Amino acid sequence: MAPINVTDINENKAYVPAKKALPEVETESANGNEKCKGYSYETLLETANFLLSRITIQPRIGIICGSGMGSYWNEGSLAESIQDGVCIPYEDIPNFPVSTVEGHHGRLVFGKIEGAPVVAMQGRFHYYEGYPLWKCCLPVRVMKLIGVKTLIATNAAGGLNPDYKIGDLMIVKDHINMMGFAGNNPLHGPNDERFGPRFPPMNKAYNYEHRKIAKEVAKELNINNMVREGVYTCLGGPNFETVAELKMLKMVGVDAVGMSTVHEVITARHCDMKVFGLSLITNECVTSYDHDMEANHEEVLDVGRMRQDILRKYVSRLVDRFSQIEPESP
Ligand SMILES: O=P(O)(O)O[C@H]1O[C@H](CO)[C@@H](O)[C@H]1O
Ligand SMILES: Nc1nc2[nH]cnc2c(=O)[nH]1
Repeated sequence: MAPINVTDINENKAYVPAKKALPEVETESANGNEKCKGYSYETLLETANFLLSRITIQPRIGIICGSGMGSYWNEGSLAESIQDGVCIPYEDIPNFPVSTVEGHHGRLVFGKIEGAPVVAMQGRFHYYEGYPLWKCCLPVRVMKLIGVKTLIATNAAGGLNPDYKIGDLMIVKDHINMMGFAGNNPLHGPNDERFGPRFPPMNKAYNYEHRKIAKEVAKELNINNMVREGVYTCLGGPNFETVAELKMLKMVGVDAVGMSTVHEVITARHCDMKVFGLSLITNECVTSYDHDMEANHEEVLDVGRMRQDILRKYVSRLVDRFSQIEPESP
């Protein structure tokens, strides 16, 4: 693909020439104690142009594969079903972090699903791996720069809503940014208007039309009995929650709990991407003290594997439908 230049994205935004293209922008944070960093627009353009030099398609839809959904067993997952796939390991991509979590492959896959050009992250970055939130979300901005319009963010999550069963899918209707309550936000630090505004709204974070389509598609595939809609929250991890924490989350209206997605969605909405969120309920969140069960990552991965066929069919059909409502021009 032809390289892009700094005026190509967010055509409606004023272009502010950078004084100096620093790889990382660093400022004192509000409390003056810690440094707040983020890659500059120009640095991310380098990354985007590196990727564009290696692909021939123009992906309009970006997919983040959650734990167990990007397949670590190398067959049958959504990521493996991508046709004419070009895989680029994160290690080879300038300025990219690397995946350190089991079940997260660590590569971008460019190709087609149902004829629609896509890019999939087979492996995401989490705060608990030691990455700051802005770095966890760096791929979202890179996707934006290469022309992605819609982000499908999938995740594995614990089901807190008592009606949910293991293996259910939850269309994310909204989220609660728990880490944001403590002042940890991927947009913390200097704002570059070329990505988006200083104060982005978040009340329509999960696109209404996409959620409606997802419910229709669930009916078409006859899986509507396992497809729910609810509120997701992300905690920093890596430990799973205490009973008291889960009780509190339940009280404030959380249906599913994970350790990702929220900051990616905030970053995507900031740069005006449409967002669809999907959680696979991999375990039951236990809110009683007389229970033997303990959450564990192996169960999370096993349920991902158990549900891979359904997830592949469902997300493939969603890609097809979402791509039909995406305008063709950049
Ligand atoms: O959110 P994803 O990456 O799907 O994974 C979820 O599952 C893992 C815990 O088992 C955590 O990484 C949590 O965030
Ligand atoms: N925080 C959290 N993340 C998860 N990812 C998968 N299951 C869970 C869970 O129960 N809690």
